Amino acid sequence: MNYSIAVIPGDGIGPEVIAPALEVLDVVGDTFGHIFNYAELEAGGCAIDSTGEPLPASTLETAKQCDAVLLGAVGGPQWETLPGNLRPERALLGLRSGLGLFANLRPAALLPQLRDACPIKDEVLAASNPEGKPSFDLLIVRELTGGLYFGARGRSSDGTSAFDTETYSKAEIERVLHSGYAAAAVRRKKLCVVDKANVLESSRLWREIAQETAKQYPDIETTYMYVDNAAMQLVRAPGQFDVMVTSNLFGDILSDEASVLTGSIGMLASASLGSAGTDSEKGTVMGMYEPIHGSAPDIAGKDTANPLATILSAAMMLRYSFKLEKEAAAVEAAVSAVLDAGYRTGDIARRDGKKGEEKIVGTKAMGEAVIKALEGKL
Ligand SMILES: NC(=O)c1ccc[n+]([C@@H]2O[C@H](COP(=O)([O-])OP(=O)(O)OC[C@H]3O[C@@H](n4cnc5c(N)ncnc54)[C@H](O)[C@@H]3O)[C@@H](O)[C@H]2O)c1
Ligand SMILES: CC(C)[C@H](C(=O)O)[C@@H](O)C(=O)O
Ligand SMILES: [Mg+2]
Repeated sequence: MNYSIAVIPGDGIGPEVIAPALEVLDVVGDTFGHIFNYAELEAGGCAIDSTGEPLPASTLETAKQCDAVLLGAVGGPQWETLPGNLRPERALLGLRSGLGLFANLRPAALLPQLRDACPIKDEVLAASNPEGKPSFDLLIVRELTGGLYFGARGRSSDGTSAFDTETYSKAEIERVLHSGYAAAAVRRKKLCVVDKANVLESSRLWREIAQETAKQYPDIETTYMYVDNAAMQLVRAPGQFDVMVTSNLFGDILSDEASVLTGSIGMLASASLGSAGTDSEKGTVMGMYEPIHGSAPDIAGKDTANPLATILSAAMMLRYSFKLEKEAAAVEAAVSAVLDAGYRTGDIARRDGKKGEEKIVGTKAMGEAVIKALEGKL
C-alpha cells in the first residue's frame, strides 16, 4: 500500500530528528511492503524566512491532501521579536485547527531501561503503581484546538495591559472527553479530568460536561482533580493515573512535566487526531505526529538531540493513521532493543553519572541503531 506523508522538519533540531524518523519509516516500508511518499513542506521560522509567513497556504493545502503529517519542531530565538500572529509557533496552531485535530494524545510511560534516567525514587514510584512496581504508564489527552490558545486576545491602546481568554463550548469539551474515554477503554479504564473548576468558569463547564459524559461510560472510573494538585500528584504518585483529559494550556504544561518522569522530553511522542472519519478507500485517518519538545536552539546543529520521541511519533502514525499495528509495534520494539543494548543520547543517560553499559551516542547514531534493531542486526 502507498501512503502520502506531509513532512514538516521545521527549525532547530526539527530537521535533525525528522531525518532518522524517515529512515526508520523507509525500513518499515521495505520490510513490510509499503511505500511511504514524503511531501516535504515548510512551516515555522524557515517558512517565515522564505515566504514571510509561518504557515504558507500551500503547506496547509498540501498537508490536507496527504494521509498524515509528521512534524519536527518550530521556533527559535531569531523569530522571538515578531508579533504573535507572525511567530513560527502560529504554524502549529494553524495546522492543528486547519486539520481539525482537537485531541492530542501524549503517552508518558517509564520504560524499564530508563529507570536510572527518571528522577523519582523507586519507593515513591512503587507506592502508587497498581502492581507495586517502580514504574508508571499514563496518557495525557490534551484538548488542542480551543481554550486560551485560540481565544480572543489583545492589548490596551497604550500597551500597558493585555488579555487572553479561555473559551470552551460544550461540543468542544464533549468530543475530547469521548477521545479520552476511547483511550481509557483499551487501557486501565480510569480517566481523570484535570481542571481549575474552583476558580475558572470555563473549568466549571468542563466539569459539568464531564460529569454528564461520564454517565455514558459506567465501566470507566472517572475522577476529577484540580490542575495544581495534578501537577503535584504527577511527581508524588504518577502511578495513580491512567488517562488524564485536560484543556489546551494545562495539557501543554503537564505533558512537559510528565516527560521528565520518563527520563527526558526527548522521549515523548504525540498524536493529534480529529473526528475525520476513515478514508473509506485507503482506511487511513488524518493525524499529525510530533515530538512534544521544541526546536531546542541550545543543542541545534550539534547532533546531540534525542530522536526517539520523533521515531515513536512515527510509530503512532503507523498505528493511528494507517492502522499498521504490527509495523508500529516493530518500531517500538526496535526502540526498546536499542535501549536494552545500552544506547543513550545524553538526555537519557544515567543521572548518577555511572556509565555502566551505556553507549552515549548522537542523533544520527541513535537513528542508525534503531534501524539496525529493525533489521535484526543490532
Ligand atoms: N512542537 C513544537 O514545535 C514546539 C514545542 C515546544 C517549543 N517549541 C519552540 O521551540 C523553541 C524552544 O523552546 P524551549 O526551549 O522552551 O523548549 P524545547 O523543548 O525546545 O527545549 C527545552 C529543553 O529541552 C531540551 N530538549 C528538547 N528536545 C530535546 C531532545 N529531543 N533531545 C534532547 N534534549 C532536548 C532542550 O535542549 C532544552 O534544554 C521555542 O521557540 C518554542 O516556542 C516548539
Ligand atoms: C510551540 C507551542 C505552540 C506548542 C504548544 O504550546 O502547543 C508546544 O509547546 C507543544 O507542546 O506542542
Ligand atoms: Mg509544549
